[in-house]
Formats: sequence, structure tokens, C-alpha cells
Amino acid sequence: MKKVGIMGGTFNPIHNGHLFLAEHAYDQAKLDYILFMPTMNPPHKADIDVLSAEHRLNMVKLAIKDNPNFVLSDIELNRPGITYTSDTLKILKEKEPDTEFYFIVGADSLMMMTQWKDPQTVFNLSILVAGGRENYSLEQLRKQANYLEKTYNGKIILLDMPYIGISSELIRERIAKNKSVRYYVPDEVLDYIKRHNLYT
Ligand SMILES: Nc1ncnc2c1ncn2[C@@H]1O[C@H](COP(=O)(O)OP(=O)(O)OP(=O)(O)O)[C@@H](O)[C@H]1O
Ligand SMILES: O=C(O)c1ccc[n+]([C@@H]2O[C@H](COP(=O)([O-])O)[C@@H](O)[C@H]2O)c1
Repeated sequence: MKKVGIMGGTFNPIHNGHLFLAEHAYDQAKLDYILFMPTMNPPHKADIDVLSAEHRLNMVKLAIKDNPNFVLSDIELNRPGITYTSDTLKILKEKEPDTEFYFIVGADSLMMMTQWKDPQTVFNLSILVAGGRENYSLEQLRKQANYLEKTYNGKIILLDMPYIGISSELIRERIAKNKSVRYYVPDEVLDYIKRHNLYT
């Protein structure tokens, strides 16, 4: 059975923490490849002024272009309205019923999952792969993973990986303060941000 990862995110902008998480998921869940899937109208971020989908998409393309295991998916960008993961998984599963999907998240997303739309469908149609993030202890993650597995009869793989203290918010703040974000994002993403004068 084909095993396909989904790395969903607002990617405002994509950064090395996302790539690091995806690489560990690829390796530890033994995935065939990973779809990088930028959201159009991210749930829970509707009130935040998010950069245009075009810029976010272009930066994702640049960040993953050298890795043949990372593939861009624009299916959430082509859907109007708020894009919920349960709906996306239904579409993907209908197209490829024999593929096993692995939805990749960081700790903050895992902690919020009971508030997602229709988490039961997410667990029915995918295996969750979760990586740690600073501010969340392994103990907290294990507890949440156990709770979700029991409540939704789901499966969660907790990744063994070092925590990377990078967030898109931190990058936006640093750029606004004229601080370097070199090595926070791939060099080509950095060039793109500078060329288009983003987040200043
Ligand atoms: N440094 C990181 N380590 C592990 N997971 C991460 C990291 N950064 C982001 N993620 C995960 O990647 C997914 C997409 O994240 P998103 O695009 O919202 O980035 P973010 O850095 O959390 O953004 P923001 O700071 O704007 O909230 C989420 O599931 C998030 O938990
Ligand atoms: O479906 C939901 O209700 C839902 C709620 C919050 C987040 N998500 C998904 O989780 C991924 C990470 O979200 P975010 O907001 O941290 O970028 C992204 O693919 C979102 O579409 C999904």
C-alpha cells in the first residue's frame, strides 16, 4: 500500500522547522513521499492578516524543490472558503482509496485537535504523525496522543526528534525588527522574502 504524508500549514512563511518535521516523518513513518499543502483560509487563523496565497505557495515551492520526496499540493488553495482537513482527506481518499495517508503536525496542532472540525473523520482517514515543539513536554504529548487514540480509535505516531525553536511568527517578528533570519529559512526563501520586501 502506498504511504503518503501530508504536511499541511499556513506556511507564512515556510521555515526549517517545517522541513525538519517533515523529514523526520518521512524517515520514521517510512513514507513514499510527502505532500506539502498550503492552506488558503486556515481554520483558527481567520482573524490574522495572512500573506497572499501566491507568495506562500512560491516560498513552499522554493523550499522543497531540491527534495524529490517533497511534493507540492495546491488542492486547498483551489477550494473556496475555510479549508478543513477532514474535507481535504475525504477528497484525497476518494481519489486514491488504496493509499494510506499520514497527516503530519507539530505539538501545538496536536494539542488543539479536539477543536478541529470532525476529528473523527481525520482519524478514520489518516494516521497522525506528530513532532515535538518547544513549550510542550514529551509527557504532555504522550498524554494527549493517548487521549486522542482512545477517543477517536485512531493511530498516532510520536516522532523522536530534537525540538526546533523556529515559528513563522518568530520569523515575521525578526524581519519586522530588521534582524537576520538566515538559517531559519532555506536560502532561496530568504532571497524571495528580500526580493519581495515581505514582512517588513
Ligand atoms: N518548529 C516546528 N517544530 C515542529 N512542528 C512545527 C514547527 N513549526 C511549525 N510546525 C508545525 O507545522 C504545521 C504548520 O505550521 P504553521 O504553518 O502554522 O507554522 P507556525 O510556525 O506554527 O506558524 P505561526 O508561528 O504563524 O503560528 C503545524 O502543525 C505546526 O505545529
Ligand atoms: O480541519 C480543521 O478544523 C483544522 C483546524 C486547524 C488546523 N488544521 C490544519 O492543520 C494544519 C496546520 O495548521 P496551522 O493553522 O497551524 O497552519 C493545516 O493543514 C490546517 O488546515 C485543520
